[in-house]
Amino acid sequence: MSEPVLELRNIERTYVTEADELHVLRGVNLVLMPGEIVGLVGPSGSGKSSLLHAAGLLERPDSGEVLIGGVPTRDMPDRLRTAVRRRDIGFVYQFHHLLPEFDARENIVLPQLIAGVSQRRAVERADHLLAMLGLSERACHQPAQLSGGEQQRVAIARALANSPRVLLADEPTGNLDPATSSTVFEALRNTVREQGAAALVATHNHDIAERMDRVVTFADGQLTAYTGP
Ligand SMILES: Nc1ncnc2c1ncn2[C@@H]1O[C@H](COP(=O)(O)OP(=O)(O)OP(=O)(O)O)[C@@H](O)[C@H]1O
Repeated sequence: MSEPVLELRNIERTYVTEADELHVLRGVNLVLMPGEIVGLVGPSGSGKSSLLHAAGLLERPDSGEVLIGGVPTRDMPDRLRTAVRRRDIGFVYQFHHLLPEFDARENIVLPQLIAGVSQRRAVERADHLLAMLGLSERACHQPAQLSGGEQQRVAIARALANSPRVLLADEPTGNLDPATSSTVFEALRNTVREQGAAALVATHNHDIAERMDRVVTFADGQLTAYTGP
């Protein structure tokens, strides 16, 4: 039996503003196994992004524990948490934030150079990911010369560049038409499986959610197994 790549244990998070207190995460539990793609659905404002931020070590929960590859992270010093996040976690957002002055390959090479990979190996890895995502012909195109779906696939390749254990995606197909969403999702799912990573994908798109290995629903600050439409 393999080990979970991501485990959330009883995560609590309250946002305190001048006006009020918002208890968005109320004891969230979740386990992701290698190769799994799990959908995260729930109404707008229910806390999906907050949950992804906690899982991705961008925010520290008030209580509870986030384990990456079995290692507890909540009490790690900031520097170590950042190192774990850079090494083990990849993010894909609805608006992909590719660097406009660099081409597709360079956008995938750069995070690897920052992580200390040699130029030669980084280019090899970028070309491998571009091929897996059907983008070999677009390697030298800048983002403005790519379609929305192509840009999103480059963003997926960039997120996977450093072989993270966990991929966290927030509405990765939110700005795409249905046919392109479908292509991008298939590319994401195949690549995550091939890389042996695990993915948690927040989406409002029920067609996409139905193609996940599993879907969890977020409501009232807690997760429940999805019971279908
Ligand atoms: N830093 C913050 N300070 C105060 N309130 C916040 C903060 N971040 C999020 N919130 C509030 O917490 C709630 C959950 O927000 P979150 O972005 O996690 O929801 P979501 O499910 O991702 O929504 P959507 O589907 O619209 O993206 C919202 O009411 C939001 O306004």
